[in-house]
This record gives sequence, C-alpha cells and structure tokens, in this order.
Amino acid sequence: MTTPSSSGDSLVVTDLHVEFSGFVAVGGVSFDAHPGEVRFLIGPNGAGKTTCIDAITGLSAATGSAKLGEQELLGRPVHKIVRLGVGRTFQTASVFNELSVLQNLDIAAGRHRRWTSLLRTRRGVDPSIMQALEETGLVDELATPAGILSHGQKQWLEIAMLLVQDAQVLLLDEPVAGMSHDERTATGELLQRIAAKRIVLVVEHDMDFMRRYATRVTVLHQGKVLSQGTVAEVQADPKVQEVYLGTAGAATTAAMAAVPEEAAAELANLQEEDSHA
Ligand SMILES: Nc1ncnc2c1ncn2[C@@H]1O[C@H](COP(=O)(O)OP(=O)(O)OP(=O)(O)O)[C@@H](O)[C@H]1O
Repeated sequence: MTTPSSSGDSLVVTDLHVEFSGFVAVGGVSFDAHPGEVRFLIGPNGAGKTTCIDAITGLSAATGSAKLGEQELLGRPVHKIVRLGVGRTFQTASVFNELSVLQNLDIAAGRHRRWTSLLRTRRGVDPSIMQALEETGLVDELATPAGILSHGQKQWLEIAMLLVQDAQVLLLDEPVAGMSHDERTATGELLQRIAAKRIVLVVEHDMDFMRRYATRVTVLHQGKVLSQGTVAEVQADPKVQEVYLGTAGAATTAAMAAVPEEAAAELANLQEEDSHA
C-alpha cells in the first residue's frame, strides 16, 4: 500500500540518471529540498531540468534514487507517486478550460472523496477547496470558466489543484513564464506561503524571479550539477558566470546581482555596443 508522506519529509535526489536512446539527458544529478524552502533548478535550455522533474514524477525511467522521506519514488508508477504526495505542473497549464474553477478543483480533489462527500460538496464548497482558493487568491473566480482566466490565474489554479490533492512536494515547471510583473510578484509570494509547510521546487529561466524568491539554487548544465547553494553563492561561482550566464562575463553577473532587471539588460546592451565599437 502507498502511504502519503508526512509533512516534515525532505526530497533527496541522489545520482539521478536518465538516458534517451543512449543520449544522457541527466547524468548523475544530486540535490535535496526541504519543507520551508523555495528551491530553484535553473540552467540553460536542454540542461535536463524538466527531465529531472519527469524522472521524480515517474514520467521518465531513471536510475539512482529520489526519496521522499523513507519512500523511494523511482520505479513507481505515476499515480502511486501522486498518492505519496508529489504533485507537478507543466510548462503549459493543464486545466479544463470549459469547466469552472470550482469544477476543476472538485475533479482534482476527487480521489480523496467517498460518494457521500461528493453529494455533500454539490451543496457547498469543500473546506479544503475553499482554503486552496483563498491561498491562491481565486475565491472571486469560483464560478469563472478556467478558459477565460488570465495566464497567471491559470497557473494559480494548477497550484490550487495540487493543494487540494494535499501535495507535500510541488514541482513547478516555469510557473511565471509569460506572466506580467505583478503576476510574478503574486506568484513568488504564493510560493513562499505554500512552502512554509511543503517542499516547493521551481524550474525557471527568469533570473530576476529566482533572485527574489529562491532560498537555494541548483544550476544544471548538460545534465550535470554545475553549482548549488544560495543565490549569492551561485552567482559568485565562476563556473556559473562562464557557462550559464554567457559571454558577458563576471562584470555583468555582478551588476545583475546588484541592480534591477531593466538596468542589468541595459548594462548588457552597453557592453555589447562597447565590444562592437
Ligand atoms: N523524450 C525525450 N527523448 C529524447 N530526448 C529528450 C527527451 N526529453 C528530453 N530530451 C533531451 O534531453 C535534454 C534535456 O531536456 P530537458 O527538457 O530536460 O531540458 P531543460 O533543461 O528542461 O530545457 P528547457 O529549459 O529548454 O525546457 C535535451 O537535450 C532534450 O532534447
């Protein structure tokens, strides 16, 4: 039988290895994530970030180990990993557009319900759903068809769906891609709130967002861990400056750490203009 994890468990990934027809997409990756932290997995395109999440959630066959508390996740079917309390979102929100926010959440919560509670919830909103709606700021959208939610709200609905499933580990693949500045801020604050009692692991390309909300970061490159630590440690790592942040080099990296995104972009432009002069 699969018992859900308890809320204090950590996720410990050790020597994770994924191959696609001989191509090593993830070649011995190790990292851990604890309740209370917003852990980031970053790296250039093709670094293996999504494949790590696919392996942890049972979508890609992998060797090594991914343990939630005492429970080994690798080798289990997807639905059993979900039952252990591991939930994920995808780069494209996978909600039922024609159904309301509440109906989407009802479906997400369905696996917990007996038929008697299903009858009860038709008359009122289940408390766990109300809590998820409040936590994600979607209370006023209860009856809104998911298809007409803003891009940000759809991502929050997906997170709410994981909350009603009582996920203890939330693996979020590029949650702020395409969001407005305000939506990104709201999402960062949401992740900090939900991470208080859970493990939140975020795959992201948005460096400004990562700097603002990461407790710790793992940088992947070509399927391996290039660097890990706090944002400051990772940004100061010459390997990261050289490989991940590209040719603009250390000066730009230091500037990016200290100034807002727009100014950093401007600085990078100036450096490029300089190099063409
Ligand atoms: N199903 C698959 N079959 C073959 N190769 C794959 C498969 N999935 C991923 N890959 C390859 O594995 C490598 C890692 O891909 P992955 O999607 O994990 O990278 P990523 O770091 O998430 O990149 P991005 O930031 O672009 O999403 C890439 O070279 C990709 O082409």
